[in-house]
Amino acid sequence: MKYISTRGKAPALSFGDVLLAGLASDGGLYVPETLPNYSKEEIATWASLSYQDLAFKVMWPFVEGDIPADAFKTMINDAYASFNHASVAPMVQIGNNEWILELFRGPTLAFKDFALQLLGRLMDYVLSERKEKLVILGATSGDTGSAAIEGCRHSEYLDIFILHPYERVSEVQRRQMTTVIDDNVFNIAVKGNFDDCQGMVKSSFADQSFLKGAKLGAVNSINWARIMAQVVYYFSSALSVGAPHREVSFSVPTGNFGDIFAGYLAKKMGLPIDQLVVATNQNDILHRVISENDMSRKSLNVTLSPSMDIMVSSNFERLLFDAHGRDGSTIDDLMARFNKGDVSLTDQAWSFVRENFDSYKVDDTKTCEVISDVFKSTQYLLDPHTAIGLEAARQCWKNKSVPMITLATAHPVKFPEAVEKAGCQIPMLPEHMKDLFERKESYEVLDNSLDDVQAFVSKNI
Ligand SMILES: Cc1ncc(COP(=O)(O)O)c(C=O)c1O
Ligand SMILES: N[C@@H](CCOP(=O)(O)O)C(=O)O
Repeated sequence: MKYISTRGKAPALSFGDVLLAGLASDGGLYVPETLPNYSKEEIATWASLSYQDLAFKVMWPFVEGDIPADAFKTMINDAYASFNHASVAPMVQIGNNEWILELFRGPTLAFKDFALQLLGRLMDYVLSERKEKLVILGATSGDTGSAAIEGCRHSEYLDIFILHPYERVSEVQRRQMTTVIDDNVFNIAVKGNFDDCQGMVKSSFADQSFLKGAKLGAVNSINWARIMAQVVYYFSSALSVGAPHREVSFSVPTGNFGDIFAGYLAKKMGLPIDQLVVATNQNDILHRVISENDMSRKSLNVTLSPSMDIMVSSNFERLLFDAHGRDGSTIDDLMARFNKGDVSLTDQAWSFVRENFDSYKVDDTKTCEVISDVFKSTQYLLDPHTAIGLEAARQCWKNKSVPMITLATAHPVKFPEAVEKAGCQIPMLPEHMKDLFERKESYEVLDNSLDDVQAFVSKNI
């Protein structure tokens, strides 16, 4: 499998190189040159597989040639061994044909663990083969940070620096990152927002001179391996409700567009998906572009669903690449214009996006209402991101005979403010985190300055 950049100017790379490169050298994102495509008959044979065996089936074509099969199987088994449910990604039915896909059963209680538990192992494998080390620079609006730290902290090949927006993540999220006191883990609170943090990461890929010869890697979903691992649970959940013999729909709380892009890939690989619903909070650029062809940036709101407080949605570029006939120079030009100001899509590209996605925006008041109503009627406690997904599912669902699966992207214990505002009781922290509020924290607060951040990294590698 070869991978090409969405901007068409970087060299095509193998899986191992893409894994370590993170962002392409032309500023684009890597995507597979071609996708495997499976018949319904073949997908049907996967219904009885364990999550781990299914993960191998789905991901193998993407890594074949770079990672030996046995080593890959071991990595998959180890990655999901710490999840606290036997089926890894369990489904809960909360209404007629209405399902919640619980993606928060991993060590840091968010869907990020699916990819980041594997990514750390994949990086370790490739780096040990090549006898290389990597400096990881990541940006988080709350969940990627702790999942990445958890996935990389034991590595002898990785130093990891995570930027989070100062005072804009929940206290549980912050402590999950800042209480990991390991020699190779560095947390930086940037006095800015998530887009500022993500912008610094991307700029650092463009000019790596501050690293004095060390190599930079990515743990955000700009890294193709993140997306690859997230494709698996679309298959597992769909198979559990009768696919491929029937269609299924998904609603996905969306920020950086990585998770739902994985759903779009599952569809292209042959999974019969009727609807893919993009659910946003007040930071609604994706809803605006899908519903009105308005891709203008607005100032970022602080919401009760902080992990989705994102305006510059990295993975949308991967979709735009397909929407523009995979023409890298068009994307290069489009992204340059987007970085300078507002853009809208051509009619053809916009139609492509609308054929593949529905969208809905949910504000904080409605988010709390949904948490409260669902708890009263089912005793099931949603986290605010999942509540947004569920409300969008209900608003956009076209054919009620098609099962609608809402991705539960985080555990509610991470967002006590929203749970409390919804009038529900805050759940207990799980056993492995029960002393989180007593643990010692360590992090650096820096101004919203690329120079300051790069100087800190350079001093500590
Ligand atoms: C809890 C939660 N829900 C949803 C999202 C949005 O996912 P994505 O950025 O892949 O669209 C995030 C962050 O990425 C998250 O942490
Ligand atoms: N919501 C994310 C933001 C980063 O997104 P990623 O999927 O690109 O890593 C977070 O919680 O950090």
